[in-house]
Amino acid sequence: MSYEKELAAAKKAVSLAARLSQGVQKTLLQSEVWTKSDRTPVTAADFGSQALVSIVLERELQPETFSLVAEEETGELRKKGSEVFLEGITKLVKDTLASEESYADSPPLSTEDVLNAIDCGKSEGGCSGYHWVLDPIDGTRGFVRGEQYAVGLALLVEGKVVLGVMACPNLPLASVVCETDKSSKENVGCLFFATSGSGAYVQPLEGNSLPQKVGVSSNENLEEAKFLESYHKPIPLHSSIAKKLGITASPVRMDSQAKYAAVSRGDAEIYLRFTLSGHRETIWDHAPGFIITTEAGGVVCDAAGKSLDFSKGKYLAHKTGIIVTTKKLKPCVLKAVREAMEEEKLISETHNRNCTLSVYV
Ligand SMILES: Nc1ncnc2c1ncn2[C@@H]1O[C@H](COP(=O)(O)O)[C@@H](OP(=O)(O)O)[C@H]1O
Ligand SMILES: [Mg+2]
Ligand SMILES: [Mg+2]
Ligand SMILES: [Mg+2]
Repeated sequence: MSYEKELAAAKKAVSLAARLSQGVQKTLLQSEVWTKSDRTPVTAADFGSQALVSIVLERELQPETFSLVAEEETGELRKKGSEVFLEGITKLVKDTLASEESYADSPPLSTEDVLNAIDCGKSEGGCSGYHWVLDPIDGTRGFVRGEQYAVGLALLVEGKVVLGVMACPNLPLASVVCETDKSSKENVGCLFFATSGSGAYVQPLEGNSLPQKVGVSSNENLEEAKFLESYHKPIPLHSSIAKKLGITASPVRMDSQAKYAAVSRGDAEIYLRFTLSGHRETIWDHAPGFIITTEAGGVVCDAAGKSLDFSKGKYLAHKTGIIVTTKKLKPCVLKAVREAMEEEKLISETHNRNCTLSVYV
């Protein structure tokens, strides 16, 4: 199946959500950053983007049943005292929809409509049927700092990711790793997309340039390889793995799934994601990046080399870290991962090397 209609709707939804978020990022004040119960940040852009994508997908596809697995919830927004914040989010969604010619005659949008659109994202996903998977702002911490973030949307069919779209409004059109002037705000803004079996593509977020096919790096010389990791806490295991591989460059740290996008177009060969705590990975943090990278010729697997399983609901079922690399480098990266884990006593040497993990704290 080609998923042409779904892809067009997803690109439209994600591009509009990126437009909304760019406006918010320019004027965001620290006082407008809320903290969720898990102590992670959330902003009007996270809620607005989720409402917008939900509304656009419904309008464009008019599905009989619409299932969306998305990050944000309306609990706090429905509480007394949130009225002004909610009005602001509603205005953002309205203004962004109004900026799109094809929605010029749309019916007015109330705060309740916006809340309901966000609530559409309550689906649990699973192994049967169609489920849209959305991270309305991925890398909210980066977004708040004025740095990298992404809007990621994917479609799961019978538990498999078949389509992914990712907007990276601050990602340079050229390599993010070679970018010398990090403060440069010019020539940024990429829209990546992929459907299963048809390859991965990128186009500028603004303008009408045609999409270009992307492919992972063909470099096999690890001394020259670059590796990516999350911005927040340095993970000691990552540096042990990099050392074993003979990587000489320091890791490039950036927020969000833009890391997957960077691997998909060959900016870097490796993205490592081991966590310091028992954090459970959600499917919206990986599904768009997963299909874009695999369609670009890369691999995304756990420390045992197993591909990720998106069919088990909101969370990925894997227990160990996530490794994103090229097919050529996969065997040596996995070997280095196994050795580094054994050394740090994260894996028992007597086990059958099938990655049974002792508690990683
Ligand atoms: N302690 C933790 N360990 C690992 N991932 C975490 C985490 N706390 C939050 N996250 C997830 O990591 C995502 C950001 O990834 P990255 O570090 O690569 O930018 C967050 O997405 P959101 O920003 O959408 O909430 C969140 O889902
Ligand atoms: Mg996220
Ligand atoms: Mg998010
Ligand atoms: Mg979040």
